[in-house]
Amino acid sequence: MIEVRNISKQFKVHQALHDVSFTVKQGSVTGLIGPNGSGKTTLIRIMNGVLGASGGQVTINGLDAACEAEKVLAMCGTLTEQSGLYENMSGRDNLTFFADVFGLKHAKKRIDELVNLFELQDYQHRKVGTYSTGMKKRLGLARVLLHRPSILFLDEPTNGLDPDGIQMVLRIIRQLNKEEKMTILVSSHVLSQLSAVCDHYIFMEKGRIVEEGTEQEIVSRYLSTPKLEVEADMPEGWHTATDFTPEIISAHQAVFQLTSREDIPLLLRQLTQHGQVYQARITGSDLESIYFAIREAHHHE
Ligand SMILES: Nc1ncnc2c1ncn2[C@@H]1O[C@H](COP(=O)(O)OP(=O)(O)OP(=O)(O)O)[C@@H](O)[C@H]1O
Repeated sequence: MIEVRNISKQFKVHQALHDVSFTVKQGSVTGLIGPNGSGKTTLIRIMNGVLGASGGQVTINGLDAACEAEKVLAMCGTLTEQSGLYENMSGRDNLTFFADVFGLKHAKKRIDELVNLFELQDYQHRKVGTYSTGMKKRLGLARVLLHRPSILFLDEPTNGLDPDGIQMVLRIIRQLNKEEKMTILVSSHVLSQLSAVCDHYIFMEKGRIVEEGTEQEIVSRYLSTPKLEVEADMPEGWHTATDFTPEIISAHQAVFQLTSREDIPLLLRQLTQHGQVYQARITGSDLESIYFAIREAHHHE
């Protein structure tokens, strides 16, 4: 479990974090979302004990991240934009080197496991300098997993990856969480990817937390006036079928601007009484739309 209490961070004249508090539950996958410069990386660096805060406290599984940095680092794996890999060594030699640094027992077996997991078998003996961005990212992830951390911090883990690479990283995040019960905090700008792996979200803006919760909690907070896109066969026409005014797109497609979530079941009942409904989709309820709603709501703070 990660507990962040009233963390602030001042870089000379610039205050990067203001009174940030939240809890990440054991075994959860939490998405850290925010625009460039909102403080995500600074927060991750403070949480894993590599950067001191100006005020407040972080505890990782009950240990103070600032006072017991070494023990905290041993429990955590952190993937940042800078992979920390040696370019003129092979991928495998990098893993062997870091396994030595961690004093890892049975290093060969663990390295083989990770090389297989990240499908690096064919490249493991090539110099990292010749790797593509995706291969470096996979090797970087393998490196931070060497010591089997129980908490994983991933800063933009899919940046620069092609669709196959993105799918692989997302699959591995899910796998580590499910099979190894790893607690994972992942920052990303690509919200659709986060929604495929996260069960909880923290939205940051200018060094502050502006929203937090599960996707459903956040969506219900911001989606007060949903829009329903319906594909249906309405033999007597759209206008007479319901008490709501549709914006008709085509004979089989219409959009209803509703005034509350409670209108949704009512509208669907009326539609199904008058015709065949093939598809109904609430628009604007995806994470991407909610992100902009949150940013708009906190724009002037
Ligand atoms: N070492 C530093 N010295 C001075 N200012 C810093 C330092 N590190 C970060 N900052 C500033 O703190 C603020 C937050 O930066 P941070 O990198 O944490 O944001 P971020 O949300 O991770 O951004 P991005 O999405 O671009 O990675 C920015 O204004 C940045 O310029």
